[in-house]
Amino acid sequence: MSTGTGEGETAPDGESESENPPVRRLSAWDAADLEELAATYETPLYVMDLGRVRENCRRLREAFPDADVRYAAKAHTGRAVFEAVRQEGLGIECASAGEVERAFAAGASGSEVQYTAVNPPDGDLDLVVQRWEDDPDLTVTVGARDTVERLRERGFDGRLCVRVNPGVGAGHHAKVTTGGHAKFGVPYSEAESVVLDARDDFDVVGIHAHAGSGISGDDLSAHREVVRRMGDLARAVEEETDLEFVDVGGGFGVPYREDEPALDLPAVAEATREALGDVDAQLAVEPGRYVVADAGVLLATVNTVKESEEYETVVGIDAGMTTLLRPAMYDAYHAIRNLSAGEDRNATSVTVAGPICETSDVLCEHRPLAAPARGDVLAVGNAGAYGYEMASTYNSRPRPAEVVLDPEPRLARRRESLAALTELEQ
Ligand SMILES: Cc1ncc(COP(=O)(O)O)c(C=O)c1O
Ligand SMILES: N[C@@H](CCCC[NH3+])C(=O)O
Repeated sequence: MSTGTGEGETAPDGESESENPPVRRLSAWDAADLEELAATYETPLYVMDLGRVRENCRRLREAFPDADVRYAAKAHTGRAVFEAVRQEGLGIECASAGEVERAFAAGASGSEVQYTAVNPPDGDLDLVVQRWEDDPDLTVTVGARDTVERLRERGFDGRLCVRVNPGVGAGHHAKVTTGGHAKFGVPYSEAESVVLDARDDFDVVGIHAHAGSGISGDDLSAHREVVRRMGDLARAVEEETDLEFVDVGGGFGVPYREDEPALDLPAVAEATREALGDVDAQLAVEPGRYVVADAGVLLATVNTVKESEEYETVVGIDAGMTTLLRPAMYDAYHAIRNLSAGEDRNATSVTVAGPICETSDVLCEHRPLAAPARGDVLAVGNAGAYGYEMASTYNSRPRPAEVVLDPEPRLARRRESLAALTELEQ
């Protein structure tokens, strides 16, 4: 199956028309191929193009040739994605013991895995320490003195990285800004002492900070400041530690609107290098969204078209906030395309809403769309990152199926069954 670069391939100003352009827009997916997938596997359906995942990995490695690039697994933990990013030489950054287990299940070894603990439950630490006992190359990143203490209690004396709250945040929404909040990382003012105290009992191999998610190229000032602070910290502890890396996090944004320019990754890489300055350690980055966002689309079927004199037309579909949470949670914009509409359908301004009994179950409002009719298949763009991953079973809606293109389509995750919803009940 074509991974779709048929129509709509004209690149917006300044965008590379190379084989591996910096963004793959929804308009570039082949409508007929997607409709066929919807017919074969039914909807709602996530489609992940592994070829595009690989291209994104390559672009990252080219922009950061001497850095350690780690994939932030939380964006998409599908096994096929893990396998693709590993083949491209990326490590895997995990936010929980569950993600660590999935990384190992996908064939990763300890040297590829960074576990970033965030207020880790005991069970997470127990499991990760157990993993480390079998494979001591695994690295654990701590964001609190308590976590250091709890690791010590468990006999862990391996590779430790200290996550710092850089005091500066960035991101597409306040809810995804991680720097400057109390929750993440050791406060910058305490970071040096936490690193130096940890030296006696652990192999302190790195320092880490992550400012937030969805950094745009328009303003890199927060990113620069975070990296500059991390460079200062690295230099402050350099004499007394043997740091292998300075991890400045992920957060590289992707354009969600069809006319939004792509992030100039080489420019971000240059700004990162410049802000870091000379350090006796390798730069590390850990992007999630950038790797998988534009490799995925969500397909949904129109089941209701409600026209009225009072309100704009409401288009009801079989995917909602339980399938793709981002619009309800962050007011996030996702491009939507009516795959079934021919030239004869005029664009009309619509609200697209899901089947969930919540007012916020709306994918978009006031959106011009080729007039939808019942049975049409809609494609939602940039659904590869934090899409399936944040799906839930609220309203007893089973989670959708997922197909990967490799390049031929194959079912990667079955559609959840109604029976699965009650499986845990006693
Ligand atoms: C510690 C850490 N690393 C990496 C990421 C990945 O962020 P993104 O998907 O925006 O690249 C996140 C998410 O914000 C994070 O919390
Ligand atoms: N879930 C967020 C990204 C947050 C990443 C986790 N720190 C989003 O969809 O934009």
